[in-house]
Amino acid sequence: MFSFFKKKTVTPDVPPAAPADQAPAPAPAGLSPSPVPAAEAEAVPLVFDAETAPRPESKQSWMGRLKAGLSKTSANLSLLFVGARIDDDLYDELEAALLMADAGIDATDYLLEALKRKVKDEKLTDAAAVKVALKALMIDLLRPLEKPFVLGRHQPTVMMISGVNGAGKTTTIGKLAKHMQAHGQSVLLAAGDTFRAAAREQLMIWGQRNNVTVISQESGDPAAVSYDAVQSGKAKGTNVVMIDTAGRLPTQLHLMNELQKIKRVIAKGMAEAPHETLLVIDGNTGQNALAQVKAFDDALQLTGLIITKLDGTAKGGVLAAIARVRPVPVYFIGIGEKIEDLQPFDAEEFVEALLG
Ligand SMILES: Nc1nc2c(ncn2[C@@H]2O[C@H](COP(=O)(O)OP(=O)(O)OP(=O)(O)O)[C@@H](O)[C@H]2O)c(=O)[nH]1
Repeated sequence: MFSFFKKKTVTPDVPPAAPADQAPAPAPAGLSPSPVPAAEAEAVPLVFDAETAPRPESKQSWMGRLKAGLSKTSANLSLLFVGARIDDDLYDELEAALLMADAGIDATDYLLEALKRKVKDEKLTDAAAVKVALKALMIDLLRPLEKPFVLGRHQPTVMMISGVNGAGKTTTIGKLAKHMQAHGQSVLLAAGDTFRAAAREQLMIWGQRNNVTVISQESGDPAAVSYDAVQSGKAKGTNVVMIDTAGRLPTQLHLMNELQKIKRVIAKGMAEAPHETLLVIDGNTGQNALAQVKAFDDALQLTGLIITKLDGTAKGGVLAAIARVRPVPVYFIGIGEKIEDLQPFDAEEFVEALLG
């Protein structure tokens, strides 16, 4: 099966043997055995990064669709440089195009100043060379957001996934679970969206179809569901526990407090967990995405972002804003609903799609 997972030599944070407090214990009632017993699981760690990304033919179609998704911005930016003179008008138009692309004031000012300096230092006189210089600056700006996603340092690796309503949390969890399973990783999901019965059911049905155990509770407390999931993951020797949470707006303070509580309770179930605290962002959200990153990071100390729906009307510049203002790593970007539509973030590839 297509996947971007790869085994790599990475020094684990923990010794391979399970610590005493993680020794197998009886599974909670009502839970079926893990679909892939730990003993059969592939040796870890497994790494998701741009290097392990798809085979060339898949990569081409991925790039084509990423380019198509970001075509609005790339058309605007590229046109600026066609036969242009390097003068204040060009910089003014570039400023407007970057702001239109959702890069925000901070990143736009930063890029413009850096570009002007580069043009002067390198005595660039040709518009095409200025575009190349802008590309290089953008790659430098976005590269700190690249970070490989590693599994296997913890048993289980506990991931908590949050975001506003409809950002793509559940869909992304499904895609990641399939990639992980394809590499022998046993996965357990916690249906932490206890508000919407439909969300819970959606995850349960998905779990049944895909042979993934889903922990769910009819009434209630998402922190309790998450705790149960971690306990169950420890007891069964599951490789990965993913905790889905209900969508919420950063302005809903009681719901943001609830997320903090879920995180605290997970830590009670396993020291140092959650190991990954992820925010899923809809790439079409524009500058509001930055507000989401700030608010969720303040509340949860995020370890990573996943940006979905870059196949829609997304402009892409918001990654520059995130890189400048709140550089939380971007583990994955998504351009559709199929499993191969989720890929590790690669700054160079992204800028290539954005600037052509
Ligand atoms: N075009 C496109 N659609 C996507 C992508 N990722 C998710 N979706 C769609 O976005 C919609 C919402 O996705 P969900 O996974 O249900 O979002 P959620 O964040 O779990 O939603 P709530 O549980 O309501 O908070 C679904 O119709 C998905 O199929 C993507 O990368 N591209």
